[in-house]
Amino acid sequence: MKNIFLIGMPSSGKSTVGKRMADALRCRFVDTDKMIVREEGRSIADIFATDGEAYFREAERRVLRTIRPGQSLVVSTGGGMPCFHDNMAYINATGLSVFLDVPVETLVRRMLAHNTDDRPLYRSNDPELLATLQQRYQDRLPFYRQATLTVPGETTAEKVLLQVGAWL
Ligand SMILES: Nc1ncnc2c1ncn2[C@@H]1O[C@H](COP(=O)(O)OP(=O)(O)O)[C@@H](O)[C@H]1O
Ligand SMILES: O=C(O)C1=C[C@@H](OP(=O)(O)O)[C@@H](O)[C@H](O)C1
Ligand SMILES: [Mg+2]
Repeated sequence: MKNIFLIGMPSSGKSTVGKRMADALRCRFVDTDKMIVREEGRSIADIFATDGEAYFREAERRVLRTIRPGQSLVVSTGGGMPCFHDNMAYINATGLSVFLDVPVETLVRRMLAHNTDDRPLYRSNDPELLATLQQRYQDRLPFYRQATLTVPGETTAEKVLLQVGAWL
């Protein structure tokens, strides 16, 4: 089977939906953030605090390139991954890309409901969180739009699988 890459904004559900899809398809699930944490032996917050974003983006680039075509993986990416280096081209050359296009208001609601300390770029106590995410969404859309499939709205694994199944 082709690899399936989930891309989209933080809190769009890539990690949650990706795991459920892999279970339903009985294939292997990887989360690029977890790959980086394992490789580095420290949290994403620690990586950002100690070595900065550019270092993290380089780690993202490196772990993405360990994924090869035809590995039957469901891959949940980090929200920024498609927007750096030529990662989006690599993703599209290596599998089927699916953009989880969740409304920004929903992202904020989810971030406020859950602790966001593991997302150093977004703070639930930021009074400008909605504006920050709206701006980031606009900046990232040109990359996200390069996905082969877009699933709009509040996503479930079933909804994504239906669209992926129809496409495959
Ligand atoms: N389909 C969904 N409906 C409601 N809440 C969701 C859904 N998917 C994810 N969440 C919640 O949103 C938060 C972020 O999900 P996560 O999978 O970590 O997103 P991402 O990997 O895209 O940042 C988690 O607390 C998760 O429980
Ligand atoms: O939007 C981003 O730039 C980031 C999103 C995070 O992943 P999720 O999208 O899974 O939250 C994680 O990679 C890192 O904190 C940076
Ligand atoms: Mg995630």
